[in-house]
Amino acid sequence: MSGDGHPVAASSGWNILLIEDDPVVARTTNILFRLAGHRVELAGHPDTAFSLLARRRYDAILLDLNFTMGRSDGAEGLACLRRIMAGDPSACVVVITAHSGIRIAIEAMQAGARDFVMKPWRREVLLDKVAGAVGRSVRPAAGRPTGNQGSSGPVLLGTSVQMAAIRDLVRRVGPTIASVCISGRSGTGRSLVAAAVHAASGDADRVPLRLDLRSAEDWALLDGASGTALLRHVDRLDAVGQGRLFDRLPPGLRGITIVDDAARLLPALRRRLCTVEIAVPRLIDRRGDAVLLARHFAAVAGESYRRPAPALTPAAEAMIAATDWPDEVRGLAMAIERAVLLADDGVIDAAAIRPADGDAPPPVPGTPFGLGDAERLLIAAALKDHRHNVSRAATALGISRGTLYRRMAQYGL
Ligand SMILES: Nc1ncnc2c1ncn2[C@@H]1O[C@H](COP(=O)(O)OP(=O)(O)OP(=O)(O)O)[C@@H](O)[C@H]1O
Repeated sequence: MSGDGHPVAASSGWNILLIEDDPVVARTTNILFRLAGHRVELAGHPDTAFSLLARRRYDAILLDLNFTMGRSDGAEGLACLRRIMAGDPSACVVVITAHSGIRIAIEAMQAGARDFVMKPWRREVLLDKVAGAVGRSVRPAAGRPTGNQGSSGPVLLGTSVQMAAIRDLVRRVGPTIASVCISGRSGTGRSLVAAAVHAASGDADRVPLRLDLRSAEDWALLDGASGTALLRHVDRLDAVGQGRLFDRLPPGLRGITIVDDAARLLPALRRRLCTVEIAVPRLIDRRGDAVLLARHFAAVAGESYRRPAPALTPAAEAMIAATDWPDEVRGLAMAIERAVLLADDGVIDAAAIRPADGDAPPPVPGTPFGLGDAERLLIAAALKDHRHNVSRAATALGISRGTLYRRMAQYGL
């Protein structure tokens, strides 16, 4: 027994994710579960929670329903809950309600929460509820299409409307047998979306056939294939090759196809492979996602290299948001990983992650956020970071003091 009279869990304990913005509630809950032999990781905001959920699985998720000061309608928590359940129908979520009341708790149960607990709680009530929820079998949330109900797929991070629309499409078409074509530039996350579609399907337990249509050996695997095939580089085939592929695709095979441009497919092949097309936008066109992904990649790299993840300075975040990343999300991930390795003062500044000039793609015509805006933002953030010490801001930006003064005059800073 633990000091507080509760049975101590088996030495393995549970891995619990606590999504709670109130530091006092977080601390007491953490202590309560640790004393009972469990491990608790804290996320003070849903964005941090999804970064953690992208990295590991939890036996239970304790979710507060309000994150913004003064809000008590539970809408933020319910949105977070729906996103967790859409990504992993087997997730064991217990919601914490305070002012939100019973109506919101019932809504949370309908959205897939296994139980709810009202603040202020008694310690034994909270422990019992979580124990009961962990022990209960998975029950699909109301209105969920049938598909894979048992395991989680990869987490598609991003709060942009475009990423929310992609997650919604994955949730809708993943569990069906429709062929899905995922288009976009290399590095935008197409393979991750493809994996999420497959993970949401009834075929998720089987490893899909992976075919690179540039390889002659891979063509042979098409004969008699069944289940799901992940097809790559179909749009690099010429018209003859595409015609051959159309003829060789077994009728029952579900295709999840990754292309740079679906318009390059012959109409008949496009009808066969693109019942639904999911277009993954460029990172520069998804405002807000880049910074969130950068924080996630910093946490991932921190874990890989066993060091605390350095924080990104405001100037670094402004630069990340305004940069047209060579190689898209992959390019950003690599830049952050490098910066984590080289950071020695616990922070990542703009200078540490700027793509080398040779790597930077040409400006995108019609970018709603012009390069001038980006530069102004970057300079303003660097000045703020360095308390208007021009020499230090110039060093951080990698330009001379003279250049910085000229730019400050130009932008009225
Ligand atoms: N929304 C996202 N959330 C989390 N990680 C992401 C996201 N998008 C991309 N990534 C990560 O970025 C990297 C590149 O993504 P991915 O491999 O899916 O790109 P791709 O478009 O398939 O590129 P390629 O076709 O060149 O392989 C991967 O490590 C992936 O996990």
